[in-house]
Amino acid sequence: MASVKEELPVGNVTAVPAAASRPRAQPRQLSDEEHSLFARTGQRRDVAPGEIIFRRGELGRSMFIVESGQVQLEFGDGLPDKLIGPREFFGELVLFIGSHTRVANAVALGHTGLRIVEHDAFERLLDTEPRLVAQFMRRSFSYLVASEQQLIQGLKRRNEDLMVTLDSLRQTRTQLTTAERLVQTDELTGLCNRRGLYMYLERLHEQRLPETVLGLLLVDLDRFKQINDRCGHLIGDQVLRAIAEEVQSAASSTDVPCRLGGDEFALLMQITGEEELRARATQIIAAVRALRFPGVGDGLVVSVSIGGSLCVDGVDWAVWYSDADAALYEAKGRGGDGYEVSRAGDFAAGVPDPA
Ligand SMILES: Nc1nc2c(ncn2[C@@H]2O[C@H](COP(=O)(O)OP(=O)(O)OP(=O)(O)O)[C@@H](O)[C@H]2O)c(=O)[nH]1
Repeated sequence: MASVKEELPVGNVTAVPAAASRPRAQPRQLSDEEHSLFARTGQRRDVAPGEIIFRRGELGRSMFIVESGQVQLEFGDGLPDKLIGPREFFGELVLFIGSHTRVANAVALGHTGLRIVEHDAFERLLDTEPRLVAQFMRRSFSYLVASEQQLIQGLKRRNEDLMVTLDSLRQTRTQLTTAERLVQTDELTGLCNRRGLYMYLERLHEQRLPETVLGLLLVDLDRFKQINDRCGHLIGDQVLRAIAEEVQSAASSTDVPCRLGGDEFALLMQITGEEELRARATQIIAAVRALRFPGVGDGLVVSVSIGGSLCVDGVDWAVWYSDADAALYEAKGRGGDGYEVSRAGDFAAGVPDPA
């Protein structure tokens, strides 16, 4: 086929006004003249409801005009379907560019009468009816361009919607992370709380350093009730925050310092052995003893008791806790300001020298 452009009698085509150079959708229905032209040229075919006229991906060589009934064009990929009714046409691109891969499935919705215009017949019309063919092609092109623009607008809108959805998903994720962090954090001291410790324990196997043992220290303030009674709850809170800082200072990056509640703190550590467990307990006791609270009455001095244990891998947290708690009980019984280490029910006391 000679190129359509060469064969089009441009002079016969009604000039498009400058203001209308932006493509406007033309009615997809054929004019009376066009319709009778194609009716003379095309073959009639009746299709049953649900019959597939062509499939997406097939090569086509003919255009279809709906004479009665309705055809649905299914583009897939989330694009909207299109309905083609009486006097409307579809699959026309093959007439202009020879053979063309169909971009949609065409399915008859009910009993449908079609007029089929083959590529060769259309080529002959270019010679015999150039004015009508040119009019038809112009209508077709402007319809195609308008459809493309509509599609681009739709995709743009979808893209914008997606960006908004993505944004709100990101926000929700940040909120969830914040909420998760808050739920695991002790409000007063900023340390991990009991829930946070349990969550850490659940993931502990992923975090184990080679050639270390787990050690647990339970740290409890001595006579804290008296401090509250004497100095007030605000000072009591200040003392709790100061103890939290010392427990935190004794922790390395793989340890979990936490406040279990009230005046009880815990430090779960990955250490080399009992010597290190004792060293950390000594460090905390000495640091707490050295704490001063300027402006508080007659010079407040505080101390802690610590119970420590080496944890046996594979044994429940409750066992670790109860071993360390038994040691803590012993340390308290000795008057506080010192530590005990539990070794299978045996206690080895340690009272650091006053600083
Ligand atoms: N200021 C303050 N006090 C708290 C907080 N949580 C618990 N307490 C107080 O901590 C005190 C703990 O008292 P006890 O369990 O009797 O312990 P203790 O007085 O330290 O006695 P020993 O442990 O035997 O030395 C109670 O008076 C609680 O009211 C808190 O968040 N802030």
